[in-house]
Amino acid sequence: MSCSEPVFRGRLGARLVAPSRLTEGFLPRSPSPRAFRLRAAVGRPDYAAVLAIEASSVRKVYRGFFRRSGGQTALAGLDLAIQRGAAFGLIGLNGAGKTTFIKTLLGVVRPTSGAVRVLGGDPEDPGVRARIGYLPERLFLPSAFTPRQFLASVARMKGLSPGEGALRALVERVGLGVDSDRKIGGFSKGMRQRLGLAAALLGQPELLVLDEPTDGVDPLGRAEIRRILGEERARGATLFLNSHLLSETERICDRIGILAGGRLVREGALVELCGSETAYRVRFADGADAARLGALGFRPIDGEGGWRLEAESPAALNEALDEARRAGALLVELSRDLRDLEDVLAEALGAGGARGGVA
Ligand SMILES: Nc1ncnc2c1ncn2[C@@H]1O[C@H](COP(=O)(O)OP(=O)(O)OP(=O)(O)O)[C@@H](O)[C@H]1O
Repeated sequence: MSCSEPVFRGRLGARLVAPSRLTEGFLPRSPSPRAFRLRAAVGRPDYAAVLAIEASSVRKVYRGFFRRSGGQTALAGLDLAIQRGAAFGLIGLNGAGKTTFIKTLLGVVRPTSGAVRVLGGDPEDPGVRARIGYLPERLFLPSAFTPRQFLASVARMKGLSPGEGALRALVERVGLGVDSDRKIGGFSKGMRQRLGLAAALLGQPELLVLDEPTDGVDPLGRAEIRRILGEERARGATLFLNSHLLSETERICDRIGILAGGRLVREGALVELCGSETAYRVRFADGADAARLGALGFRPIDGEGGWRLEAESPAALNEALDEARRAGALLVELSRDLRDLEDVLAEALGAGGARGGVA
């Protein structure tokens, strides 16, 4: 996101970026950031064209069968806008409302109040649902089927008719090629997860909603899944991911939302949430003059052998690096100084999030 793009804030401070390059010519010209309200924008055709997910003041209260009690509030006024093509990760503690929100996106749960729009339409519209690929947290797979038989049955339900070759390619794409003739009943958790992903990928959906996509998958499998999700994004799909594996979320997503007590308490680009625009980690080859580096503003990172540098601009960064090189230091590594998502989550929850649902 370039700094020159206008950024607006919704009711809860959720960042809403008017995607100038995508929308030039048909978004309203320069609305006042102060006057801007997500609620007003939800459902408007100009925003629908660029947003994959729009949620405005969404509340969900689960009521008991006989409605004797006040019910359990799972979502307590959630505002969110996710651009098409983004990779968005929703994180939060148990009971924060993540699954409930996913269910509203899929049209499985109807909000008690507020509005949700997906791919510019109503989540309950079968035409919208057909454009979404979903990997649920808990997979129910028919034990007696082979992967291809299962995918063929899912394809039929989605109204798709991929050929045998396409199904074989999909099974291979998720790393189940050698197991393609085995019955699913004998599959490990990670293998079942891969198959669930393959089912979500059927029909090249515009939006992929993934609930714990790498749960139970081994480290190499996770890397494969990340690669596949990268490919999906490259073809234009939007990713919406819910995961407790924060390191995975960091690696897959470029925007993060933190949910607590049914509300979004933080939302933004990963780099905004986890790092400063001006802090860098630097590593030099052995033998660099530590005193000289210190004089140039590099601060040693305790016990890691690296250095931290604050630089206001890319020009200032390069100037400091040039000076260091002139002093004989050889640069071997440079990256932004980012905090773990875990720290960001802890800070956000400390700052105002209830642990779970709202009573
Ligand atoms: N069908 C239901 N009936 C009553 N309460 C429910 C129902 N589904 C969820 N809840 C409640 O709504 C709140 C949010 O639950 P939800 O499953 O959406 O959270 P979550 O963030 O997905 O949690 P987890 O990370 O543990 O999966 C919780 O208090 C939960 O007990």
